Amino acid sequence: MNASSPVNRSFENVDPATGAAHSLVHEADDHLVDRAVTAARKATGAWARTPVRDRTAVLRRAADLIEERFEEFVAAETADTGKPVAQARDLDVARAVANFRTFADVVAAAGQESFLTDLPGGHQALNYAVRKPLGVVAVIVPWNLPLPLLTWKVAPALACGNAVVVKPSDQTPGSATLLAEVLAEAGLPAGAYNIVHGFGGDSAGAHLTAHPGVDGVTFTGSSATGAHVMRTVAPRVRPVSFELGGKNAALVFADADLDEALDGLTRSVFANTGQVCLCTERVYVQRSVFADVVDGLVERARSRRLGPPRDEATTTGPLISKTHRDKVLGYLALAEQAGAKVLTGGGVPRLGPELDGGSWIEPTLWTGLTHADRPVREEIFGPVAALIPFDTEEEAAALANDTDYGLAASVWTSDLRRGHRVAQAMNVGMAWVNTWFLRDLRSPFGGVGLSGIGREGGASSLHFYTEPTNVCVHL
Ligand SMILES: NC(=O)C1=CN([C@@H]2O[C@H](COP(=O)(O)OP(=O)(O)OC[C@H]3O[C@@H](n4cnc5c(N)ncnc54)[C@H](O)[C@@H]3O)[C@@H](O)[C@H]2O)C=CC1
Ligand SMILES: O=C(O)/C=C/C=C(\O)C(=O)O
Repeated sequence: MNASSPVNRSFENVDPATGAAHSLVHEADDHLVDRAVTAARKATGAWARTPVRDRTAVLRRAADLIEERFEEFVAAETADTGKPVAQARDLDVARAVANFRTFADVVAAAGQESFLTDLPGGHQALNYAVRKPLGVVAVIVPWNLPLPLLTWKVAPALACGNAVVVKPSDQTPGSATLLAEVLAEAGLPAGAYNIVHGFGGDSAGAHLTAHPGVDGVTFTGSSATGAHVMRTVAPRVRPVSFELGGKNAALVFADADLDEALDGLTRSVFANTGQVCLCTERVYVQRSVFADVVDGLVERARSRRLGPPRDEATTTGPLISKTHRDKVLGYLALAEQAGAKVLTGGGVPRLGPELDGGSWIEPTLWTGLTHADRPVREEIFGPVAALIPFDTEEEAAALANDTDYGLAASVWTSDLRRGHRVAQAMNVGMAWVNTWFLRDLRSPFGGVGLSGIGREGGASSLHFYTEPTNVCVHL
């Protein structure tokens, strides 16, 4: 709920836990975006020529400085998103540190592709590919995990020698701004990291993606906006990397360790108030344990503790905004119209005068929905899930794959052969067995279908943020 002002082109940043504005943010117009891209362009050459050991030293120093200012980052992330401080510490800020260290390691260890080619007459040719940075990379990120998603892109882009212009969500500008201070102190040259604050369409986001000086765009956000960005970039044929929405399934087999599965499901449905692209919104359960899983998950949902984000005991924060809550409430209404049984939740909680102005919602679970119903087909992005029974492994896999999205899935079983088999059958970018959101940052991350284009992580990031020039030498 940010109100823009045409006079001073600034907008209010609202604390979603209370609904109160806590800061005023400058909105970049097309001139400021142009200055940012120009500054980035100027920085590219020298930064690209900086030896890898010096570039990676800047990243490592940035990681150390984030650790030194850890609680400032936690406070910024909590104020902007309303997420509990415990989560901001353990997931968000810790992950930012890990992103910088991992990509420093990955780039320092990267080799080059080479092939020795046999030619007629006993001759040979040596092919080797030299990887060069793209140049100026536009980084557009959403509000749900602001710092982890920003640094997931900025760290490899900088490590590869690019300059970046970042456009955080208008709802979560704080940590990207703090990161600018950290990167400057870490020794990053001026112009290599630039921020433009503002909105998407007809604002900083649109100006940035349309700018002719941008050499590549990396975007995380909704599938609809991803498609829009792709259309904007298409006439200039620039590389894009898109990590978009999901409608992720969990498959619980009767042979699973049910306590472990229930703990995992609780995290995967309710973490970050369901606002992670990887969150589970469809839970398929083998019929013989359906009642047990329903009861166990309802009990765990009811024990989620909604409360002030700065209270260490809070486990569930608000949604990001009233607008987003209206969207989620719309799906709650659709589910009831479709005949869903609301097992728990289903509305807006009352948390007292301090918090009732915030965008809170109750963790909600349904049974009785089918694949014909929109709450089972469309990304809701809230603390909600539909539980649906199945009989056979084939049926479970078919149900899980019956979606236009293809981001993540989790399989819960004690039969590891089945775990491998079903995980491999999932039409997704990431499939977990007996866990969820367990990340090795060197592994490929991304989705298929409406869930995105391309992969980032480890070598995949190096491939996106660089272009190879293959040199062929006749020996
Ligand atoms: N990774 C995911 O799965 C995410 C999904 N969502 C879903 O998307 C819905 C809408 O949320 P939004 O914050 O509006 O997501 P969004 O995808 O529209 O916004 C993400 C980022 O893109 C920017 N943006 C928006 N329009 C743009 C344009 N035309 N050109 C360039 N940049 C643009 C935004 O300012 C923001 O920084 C949510 O209700 C949620 O369901 C939201 C965030 C992340
Ligand atoms: O990179 C990760 O581990 C998680 C990424 C999550 C998103 O991209 C998202 O929630 O949008």
